[in-house]
Amino acid sequence: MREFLTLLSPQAALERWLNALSDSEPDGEDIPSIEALGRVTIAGIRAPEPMPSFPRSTVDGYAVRAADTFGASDSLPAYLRLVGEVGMGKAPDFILQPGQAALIYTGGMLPEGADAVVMLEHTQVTLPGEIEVLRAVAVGENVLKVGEDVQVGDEVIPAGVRLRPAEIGGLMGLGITKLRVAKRPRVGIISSGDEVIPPDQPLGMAQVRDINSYSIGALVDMLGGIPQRYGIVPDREEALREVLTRALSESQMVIISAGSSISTRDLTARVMDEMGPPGVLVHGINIRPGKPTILAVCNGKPVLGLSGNPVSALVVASLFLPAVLDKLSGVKLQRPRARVQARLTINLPSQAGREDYVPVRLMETQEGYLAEPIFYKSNLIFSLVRADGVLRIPADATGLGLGATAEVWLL
Ligand SMILES: Nc1nc2c(c(=O)[nH]1)N[C@H]1C(S)=C(S)[C@@H](COP(=O)(O)OP(=O)(O)OC[C@H]3O[C@@H](n4cnc5c(N)ncnc54)[C@H](O)[C@@H]3O)O[C@H]1N2
Ligand code: MOO
Repeated sequence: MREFLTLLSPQAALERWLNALSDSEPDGEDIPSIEALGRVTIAGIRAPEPMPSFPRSTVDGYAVRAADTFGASDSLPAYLRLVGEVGMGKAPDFILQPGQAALIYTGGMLPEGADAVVMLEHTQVTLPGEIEVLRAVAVGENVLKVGEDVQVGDEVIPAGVRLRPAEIGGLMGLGITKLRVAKRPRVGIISSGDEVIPPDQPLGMAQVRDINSYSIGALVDMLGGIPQRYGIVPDREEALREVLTRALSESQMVIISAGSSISTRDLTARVMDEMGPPGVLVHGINIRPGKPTILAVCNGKPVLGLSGNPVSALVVASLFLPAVLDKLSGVKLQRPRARVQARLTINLPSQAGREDYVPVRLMETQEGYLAEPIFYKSNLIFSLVRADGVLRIPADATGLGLGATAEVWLL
C-alpha cells in the first residue's frame, strides 16, 4: 500500500490527473435546443441569418431622415409631415421622403428612406398631419442595424462551449431549434462500507445511511454528467473489484466513496491500482478536509476515491469534478467558477503548507461580504447545508486573521 507522506497540492494533483487523460473527443448526439442547457457544443455553430434581420427601432417615436432634424431644438423645432404608421410585425408599404415622418413603435421595422428615430417625448403634434421635432437625431440613432448582433455565417458559438441561458436564447433567436452536443459522460458512483445502508432502510445500531452516493450524484448531475449509482459495496476486496470492473466498463468515469484512508480495511487504492495502467496517480493531497483523496486512471478512465466523510467527499468532489467532467465533455472554453471575496469575522488558524476549505455563511454588507466560519467536522453533512460556500485558506498562510480578505467558493 502506498503511503501518503509526500502530499501534493490540490492544483498539482489535479494537473497530474488531467494530464494522464487522453484528449479524445466525446461522442455526439442531436438534441432539441430547448433541452440543451448545460450541454457542450461539439462543433462550431454559424448564424444562418443576420440578427437583427431587419432595421429596427429601439424606441417609440417617429422614423425620420436624420438630416431633416439637424439643428432642431425647443426654440427652433423642425416641422415634418406625418405620412403613416408602421404596424408591428409588418414591413412598411411606403418609402419615407425628405420632410416626412412616420409613427413607429419599439421593435418596429424602419421604413425605407428613414435612417433614425426621434423619441416620442422629443416631439409634439400641433396640427393634424404634422409633428414638431424638438431635438436633432444623428444617423442611426435609436435604430438597430441589420446584422448588428451577428452577421450571416458568423461563428456564434464555438465548439466546446457549455451552453448557458444566453446561448439557448441566441440559438432560438436564430431559429436553430436542434443541435449536436457531446453525450453527457456517465459517471459510476460506488459507496463502500459495512456500516452504510440505503436511505430507505431503518437504521440499526452503528449504521449510517448512504449520503455520498446521493450528494455526489447530485453534483455530477449539476455538472452535466449522468450519475449511475452502483449501490453500497461491503468492505471486501473481491466485492469492490467486481463492482469497480462493471462500473468501469459501463461509465466514462467512476467515483468511489470511503475506503480512502490508510487503515487495513482501506482497500480502495489497492483495487484501483490493479486496474491500471497507470492506476493510482495520487494518494493523499495537502488539503483539509480530504487529505486521503485518491486520483487514479484505470484503463484510460478517471477514477476518484473520496473520503467516506460526507463533508470531505463533497468539498473535494466540488474542487476536482468540474475540470474532469469538462474534459470528458470536450469543454474548451473554461469559465471562471462562482466565487466572491469576503472578510473574515474571526481569526481562523490553519497549518502552513496545507490548503484549507472552511464552510462559511456569507453576510452582505455595504462594504462587501463578511464570512462567518461554521465550525464543522468532516462527518457532519449539515455543516455544509448551513454554509453558503467554502472559504479557501492558501497553503502558504498559517491561518487568516479577523478582517482578512479571502476567496469563498460558492457551493
Ligand atoms: N489513523 C488515521 N485515521 C484516519 C485518518 C488518518 O490520517 N489516520 N484520516 C481521517 C480522515 S481525515 C478521513 S477523511 C477518513 C477517511 O476515511 P475513509 O475514506 O477510509 O472512510 P471510512 O473510514 O470508511 O468512513 C469515514 C466516515 O464516513 C462514514 N461514511 C462512509 N461512507 C459513507 C456514505 N456513503 N454516506 C455517509 N457516511 C459515510 C463512515 O461511516 C465513517 O464514519 O479517515 C480518518 N481516519
Ligand atoms: O481529511 Mo478528512 O477529509 O478530515 O475528513
